[in-house]
Amino acid sequence: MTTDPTSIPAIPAAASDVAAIGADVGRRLAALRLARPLVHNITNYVAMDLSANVLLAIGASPAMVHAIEEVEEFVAFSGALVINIGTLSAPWIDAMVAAAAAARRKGIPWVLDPVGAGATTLRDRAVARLMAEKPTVVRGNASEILAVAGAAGAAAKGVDSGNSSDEARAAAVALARASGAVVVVTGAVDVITDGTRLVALADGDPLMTRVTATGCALSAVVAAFLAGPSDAFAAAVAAVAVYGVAGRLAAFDADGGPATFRTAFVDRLARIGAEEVAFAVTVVP
Ligand SMILES: Nc1ncnc2c1ncn2[C@@H]1O[C@H](COP(=O)(O)OP(=O)(O)OP(=O)(O)O)[C@@H](O)[C@H]1O
Ligand SMILES: Cc1ncsc1CCO
Ligand SMILES: [Mg+2]
Repeated sequence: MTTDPTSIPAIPAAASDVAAIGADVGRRLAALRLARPLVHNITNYVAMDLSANVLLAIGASPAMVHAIEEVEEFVAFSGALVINIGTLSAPWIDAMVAAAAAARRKGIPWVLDPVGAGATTLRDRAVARLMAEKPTVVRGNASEILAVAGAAGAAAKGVDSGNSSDEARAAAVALARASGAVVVVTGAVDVITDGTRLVALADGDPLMTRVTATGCALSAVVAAFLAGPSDAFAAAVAAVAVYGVAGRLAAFDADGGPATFRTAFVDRLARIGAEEVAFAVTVVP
């Protein structure tokens, strides 16, 4: 599956404009903190702690709920759902599909994080079943997005990416067009596309790759920004902008080590304001 990214119509000037993104982020961040949306997480054992703490820091209300006997009931009163296939097993896949189907039926936005897509048949089959339930957003690293898009060249090392987001840009656009989902590819540059519009942001810090589950926690933050009526593309841009700027600022607070960075990052997410995001967000062509 290949699509020339240069064939995407130019995004509206306003959407690529730093000031416009900053203003939009401010509005969305304030609304999120006011609404404190319940975010239903079906996520992996590694990511549960960081995802829950990151959601609390940004102002959402996290719940980690994965038993098949309760996911349909739970998602029905949640603001958004995130499904992350990081530590997969057969009973979990059935619960994930049931939750995704319920979210779809009820019009509740949901995010798919296809951790390790392409690595094993179990993962690829799970991704196919989940994609059939129409995620609102798919967020993955470059190797994962290449794999989900069925594109050549994915070079993952387990759950870590072996590709840059530039290599996955065309696949992300093609995946968005084919699936109807907004696609977010993370890396040194984060790319957000709905197949028509595309924004690339270059915030974050390389230390984020030395703390496990920072990508998983971003998927949860995207879900928090999707809660309530919203343009999924703009909500995803706002989530990625806030997260990336918090990461960049946290690197100044930390002493260079991943463990202090993790703490500083959660603190930055709790304190971050619209002005900082508008001032610091880095939009790239
Ligand atoms: N080289 C880099 N420089 C700056 N920020 C980065 C870099 N690589 C990744 N990031 C940031 O780290 C976060 C996680 O992205 P990443 O692509 O590592 O996700 P992931 O591989 O799914 O992570 P995980 O599976 O551990 O949750 C994103 O916010 C992204 O912007
Ligand atoms: C390390 C790891 N293994 C399965 S999921 C996960 C968290 C990062 O994706
Ligand atoms: Mg990941």
